[in-house]
Amino acid sequence: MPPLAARVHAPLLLAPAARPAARLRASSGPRGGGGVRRGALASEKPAAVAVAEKAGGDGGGGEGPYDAIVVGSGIGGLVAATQLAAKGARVLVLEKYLIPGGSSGYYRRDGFTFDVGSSVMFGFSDKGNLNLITQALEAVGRKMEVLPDPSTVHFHLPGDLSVLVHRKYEDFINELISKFPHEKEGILKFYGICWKIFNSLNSLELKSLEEPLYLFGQFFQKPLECLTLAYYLPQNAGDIARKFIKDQALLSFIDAECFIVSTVNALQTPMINASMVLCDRHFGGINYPVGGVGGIATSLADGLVEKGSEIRYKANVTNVILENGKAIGVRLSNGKEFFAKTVISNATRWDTFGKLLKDKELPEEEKNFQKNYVKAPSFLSIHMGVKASVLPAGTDCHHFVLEDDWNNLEKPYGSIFLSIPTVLDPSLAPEGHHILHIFTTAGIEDWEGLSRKEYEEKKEVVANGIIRRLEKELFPGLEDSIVLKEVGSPKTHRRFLARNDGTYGPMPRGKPKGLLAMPFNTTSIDGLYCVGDSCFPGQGVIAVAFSGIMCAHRVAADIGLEQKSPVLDAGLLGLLRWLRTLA
Ligand SMILES: NC(=O)c1ccc[n+]([C@@H]2O[C@H](COP(=O)([O-])OP(=O)(O)OC[C@H]3O[C@@H](n4cnc5c(N)ncnc54)[C@H](O)[C@@H]3O)[C@@H](O)[C@H]2O)c1
Ligand SMILES: CC(C)=CCC/C(C)=C/C=C\C(C)=C\C=C\C(C)=C\C=C\C=C(C)\C=C\C=C(C)\C=C\C=C(/C)CCC=C(C)C
Repeated sequence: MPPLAARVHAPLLLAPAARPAARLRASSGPRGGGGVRRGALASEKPAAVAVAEKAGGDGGGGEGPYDAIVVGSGIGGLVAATQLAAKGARVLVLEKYLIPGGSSGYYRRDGFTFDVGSSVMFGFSDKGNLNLITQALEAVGRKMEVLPDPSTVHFHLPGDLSVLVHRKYEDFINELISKFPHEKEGILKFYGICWKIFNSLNSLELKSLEEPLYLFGQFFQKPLECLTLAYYLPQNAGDIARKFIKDQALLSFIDAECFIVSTVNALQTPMINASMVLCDRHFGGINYPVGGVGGIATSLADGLVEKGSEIRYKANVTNVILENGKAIGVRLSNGKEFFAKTVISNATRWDTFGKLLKDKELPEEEKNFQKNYVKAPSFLSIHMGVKASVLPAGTDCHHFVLEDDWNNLEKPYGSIFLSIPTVLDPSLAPEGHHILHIFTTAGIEDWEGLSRKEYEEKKEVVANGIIRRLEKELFPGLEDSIVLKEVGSPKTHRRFLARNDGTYGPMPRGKPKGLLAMPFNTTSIDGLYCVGDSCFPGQGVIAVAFSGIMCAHRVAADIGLEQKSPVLDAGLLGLLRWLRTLA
């Protein structure tokens, strides 16, 4: 392999417009290694790609009726679609972009395969009930090879506090206790409660919490576990930590643990979500899919098509069509209409109600959601190819860096998240090179109103500042080792991920009552459902996979593919709606 010329790219992040045909001919995953159907020939053309080629994007004329139309092919949308297809439904997924995955997509440059979003994969193990990514793939006959990560993240924190979250719980907890020996009891109690919640979650068969026959069945079979979850549902991790822990630096460490889960501190992070992440990393472990995260979405899309459903790319949905107040279909930007019994939106709730239903007054339920949640900031993302020699032997895959001041944790550009997926899967980069994916929170308002030149200059200045911080903290010589660099701003993410203001996800406006205010999948519009990270339980790939599973179950019951009881439905949905108003 000839050496790569050192150069800095223009704002190409996520922008494959110059090479759409190559994109559509992509193999069954970023490297063709991921998403191979059991027993499939490696040379077979992935079915989802074939449909995309046939469809050629938006066409003309109305089509349908489908059982469900899914707007968007993020992991939330794809899991909802594949679960429904596996239950026998005829589903159409309409995706604005050229490939599936949204924030969990991928792109290639000069021999590097980059994950668009996070590379930290929960829910990808072969055990328990919470391996939702594994289960979602299995539902459509797919299995991906994964590489176990020996750790989740290496924290580099103020006061020279360094904590490595080992895969083995005992190793992690002993390391943490060694840093805070005077808080041994508090540490064991806090993480012990996390395990109590995790074990309760892991004992349930996870389906729609909006479906009473299932929910009451679970309460009957596992009453203690369900009551445990109901008890912690309105609570936050920071309050529970404060019951047992006094040391301010340790509480700040728990803030950092929660920030990774929710982009907010522990006092604002629902205890159920914190427990899920703080324990699954040890129970199932963090596992990286061979060939890159993008293989999950392409595998799901292929599985969907093989089940007889469809996915169309370059299909920009601009309207949800209502008839007598019921969602009956969607309209694309080219005027083409599609009809279905149900419509599922994987766009954020802000986009769904603010854009796809812009002519309709915002329903009370959504006003309540927007009262409780704001759009989290977007992020600045730097994808780099570097010479392998810059990384010391044994470098961990994921790092979280906050150098001097805990007050900067939640500030824009304050904390730096770094993934080096090539530590686990060297096939993602040309020989002798590594990938560094760096991101940090950033608001869109910082990037508006600039001329093209000012915008490009600002990206360089901000990105170089972040790189210098990493050079100082972790990797001397980093700047000189760069062979490829692409910087994405909040505007890039707004444009290519179709997320309102490029938001990372919903963030509680104040101190939430745990997950109580989080809306599930049904909406106040008959026939319209939401899925993705602005639904229960929120941000995170495994979280949106759960939202997809829940959504598919509720929709399947509503279109007659699963059992339902209209009387119990009315009661439970009314109760949940009322509970949300208490938050
Ligand atoms: N850097 C990161 O790690 C990062 C960044 C952002 C989000 N995330 C995570 O990604 C996950 C989000 O998953 P998700 O399933 O909610 O959604 P998503 O944002 O990943 O995917 C939504 C998809 O819907 C498509 N879409 C939106 N509006 C559309 C329209 N009008 N017509 C057609 N298609 C449309 C988008 O193009 C996108 O592919 C969460 O886990 C979130 O926390 C991670
Ligand atoms: C229905 C009622 C009222 C009562 C019934 C009681 C009952 C039975 C309740 C059941 C509840 C259940 C089943 C809840 C399930 C919850 C689950 C599955 C939650 C899962 C949460 C997962 C999360 C939050 C995952 C987050 C992962 C992330 C964000 C991963 C990594 C991200 C990064 C590393 C990027 C970080 C980026 C920056 C910039 C810091």
